[in-house]
Amino acid sequence: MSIPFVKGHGTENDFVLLPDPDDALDLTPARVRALCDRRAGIGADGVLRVVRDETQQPDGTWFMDYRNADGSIAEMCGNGVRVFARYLLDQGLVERREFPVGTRAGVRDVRVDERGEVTVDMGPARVTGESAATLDGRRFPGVAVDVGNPHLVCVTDRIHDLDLSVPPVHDRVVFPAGVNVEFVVVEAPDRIRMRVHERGVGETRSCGTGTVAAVAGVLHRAGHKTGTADVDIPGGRVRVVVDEDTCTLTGPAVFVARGELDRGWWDSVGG
Ligand SMILES: N[C@@H](CCC[C@H](N)C(=O)O)C(=O)O
Repeated sequence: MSIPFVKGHGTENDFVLLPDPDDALDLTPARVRALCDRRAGIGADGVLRVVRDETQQPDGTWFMDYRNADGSIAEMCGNGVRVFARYLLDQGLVERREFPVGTRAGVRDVRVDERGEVTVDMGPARVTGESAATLDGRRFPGVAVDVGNPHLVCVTDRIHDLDLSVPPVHDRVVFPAGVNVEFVVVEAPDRIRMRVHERGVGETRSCGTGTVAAVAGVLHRAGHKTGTADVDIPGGRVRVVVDEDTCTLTGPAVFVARGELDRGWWDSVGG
């Protein structure tokens, strides 16, 4: 039996998609790590398994089974869900440009426009308190934001010289399951710049949930509950709209390769 894959990215946050409509693939953490390995595998920040989901919606919704590069499971991936949505439309697995996608954080409504840009209704961004991260001996105060997955948004004066090859140290009482840490510079009321260290991955060139958390965190600091901003990340730019009840994320979804995994390799990395 062949195992097809697709490689894609959203603002250079890259993924291996594994179509698995019948939920038949044994995707172990070891196989996720092997797929994401940039030398011995395909290379990616995470894996998106494409599974049919009749449990959440009766009309044939699809479920995004997202895994971090280290094999761990996360609730949500904002860049991943854009790539996932475009894949479903391109493959004819959905008929309309607007449709729901199941995730561990709940069902998310997506819209794919004619140019392939994808807008996702990300649900609410909830500010849950304050905390801090320590990086290279320096303490960065931050705002804790929940976007389905946990984030710590640290506003600072510059980010270009931060060493994110090591994980920032966070408060394990506040974030018992770990946290994604965003370092943010406010460039203008409607434009921020961001770098991120992702839980289960390391520094990535973009994090969709992180961009939503960052805009919500910056607005919170300024005493606002709603607002719109462009977010510049190393991998490009996305647009975030924060409303009282929900947020939207708009950005690109790109495919770079399609192929077939070597069955012998897959069996050997089963773990
Ligand atoms: N890159 C993703 C977030 C992926 C999950 C994250 N690393 C976590 O563990 O919560 C995004 O685009 O949102």
